[in-house]
Amino acid sequence: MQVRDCLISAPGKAILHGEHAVVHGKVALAVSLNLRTYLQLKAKDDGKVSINLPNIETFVSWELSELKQLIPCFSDKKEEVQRLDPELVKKLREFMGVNNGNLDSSTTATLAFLYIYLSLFGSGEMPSLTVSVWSELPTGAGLGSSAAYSVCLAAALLCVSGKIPAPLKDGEQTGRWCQEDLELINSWAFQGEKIIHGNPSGVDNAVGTWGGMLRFLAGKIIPLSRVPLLRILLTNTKVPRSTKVLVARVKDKINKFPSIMIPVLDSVDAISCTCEKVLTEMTCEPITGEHYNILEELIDINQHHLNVMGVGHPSLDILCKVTAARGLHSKLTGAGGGGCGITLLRPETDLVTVQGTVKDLRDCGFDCWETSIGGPGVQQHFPFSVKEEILEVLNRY
Ligand SMILES: Nc1ncnc2c1ncn2[C@@H]1O[C@H](COP(=O)(O)OP(=O)(O)OP(=O)(O)O)[C@@H](O)[C@H]1O
Ligand SMILES: C[C@@](O)(CCO)CC(=O)[O-]
Ligand SMILES: [Mg+2]
Repeated sequence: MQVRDCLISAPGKAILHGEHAVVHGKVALAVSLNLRTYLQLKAKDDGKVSINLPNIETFVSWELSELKQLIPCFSDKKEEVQRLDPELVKKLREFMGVNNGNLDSSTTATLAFLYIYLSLFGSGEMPSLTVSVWSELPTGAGLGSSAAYSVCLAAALLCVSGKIPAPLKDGEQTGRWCQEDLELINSWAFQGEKIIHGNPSGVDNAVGTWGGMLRFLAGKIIPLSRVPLLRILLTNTKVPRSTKVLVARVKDKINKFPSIMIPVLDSVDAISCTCEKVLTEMTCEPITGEHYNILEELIDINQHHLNVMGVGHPSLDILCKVTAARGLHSKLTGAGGGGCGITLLRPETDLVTVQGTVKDLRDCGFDCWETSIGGPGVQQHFPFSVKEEILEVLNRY
């Protein structure tokens, strides 16, 4: 098999409204960030398959002959995207010598790689290659690092398998795939997310694939083409958490108190819809202070709902309190339980206020920065169009 090297990236995301509720069929509004995950795939002729994941200190190499033992499990899969096969995941766990309860970063990231690699190549020729991944996103902090990783894996391995073309044209810096190819990337990335998350809604991999701002409801993705420019402060409380654990916690709560929790999910759905309506109005009529007042109130209400769902954290309470002292409104983003929060900045929020808030939050031990949103979805890069420090990390392996 002729393997061509490729360099691919996908963005992280922030959820404006609808995290957790989206897992239960409610609307979410999400937007891509200007922080990306980069994956370099290199052809090899040493009969090995290797992954280098320096963000999570994971470096693994297998002989092709070892991986071939797994072929009988994968060869009847016909390389189709389908429901994640729990039997195959179990076989992979046995192969890796890990037990079912093991949720560590390294195990889940390795499983996601092996599942996609073996599903795509298990019934034909298995290529020798090395995949190296480096991300600008904090890992496991609510900004969609797992989805950006899964989207990059899916795009790179689909390219090698020949199921989608390499879109980069001579002389271009970046290349994007057509809609049909993006859909295929998204569905394989969703399998990766299932391995990492357990029960993902698919919103994170959709943002990683298409970029921009989108409305997500029960697997249906509607890109919002006209959105106002929003200024957002991102804060990473640095409290580690696992999306898988938090999603399971919310599910348990819904099962235990359905009549209490279902109205909360419905209310979050209404918040997402109201937010979308306000954002649309802001693009077709003059933006007023009232638009921002409503966006701020929606943030406050949703943050309370997320606390009710049991995914708050004292560090997120501190974030809300510190920003409220400066007249700003915040909520957690992503799975919660620590991780990241977003703070809406108004157009008139001046530099002194922003700098003061950032300092207050850094004094709490948090990372904090103003971010730009709406970056492009998954893309292939001409190597020298990528920042030197990223190439330097990827080229170490
Ligand atoms: N750069 C990376 N390299 C390898 N694996 C990664 C990388 N980034 C994320 N992962 C995998 O994703 C896991 C983190 O996923 P998790 O869903 O818990 O957090 P997140 O995606 O950052 O947050 P959220 O889902 O709330 O947006 C890691 O434990 C690891 O398995
Ligand atoms: C918590 C959650 O709603 C968002 C995680 O970014 C999980 C999901 O939608 O898969
Ligand atoms: Mg995730």
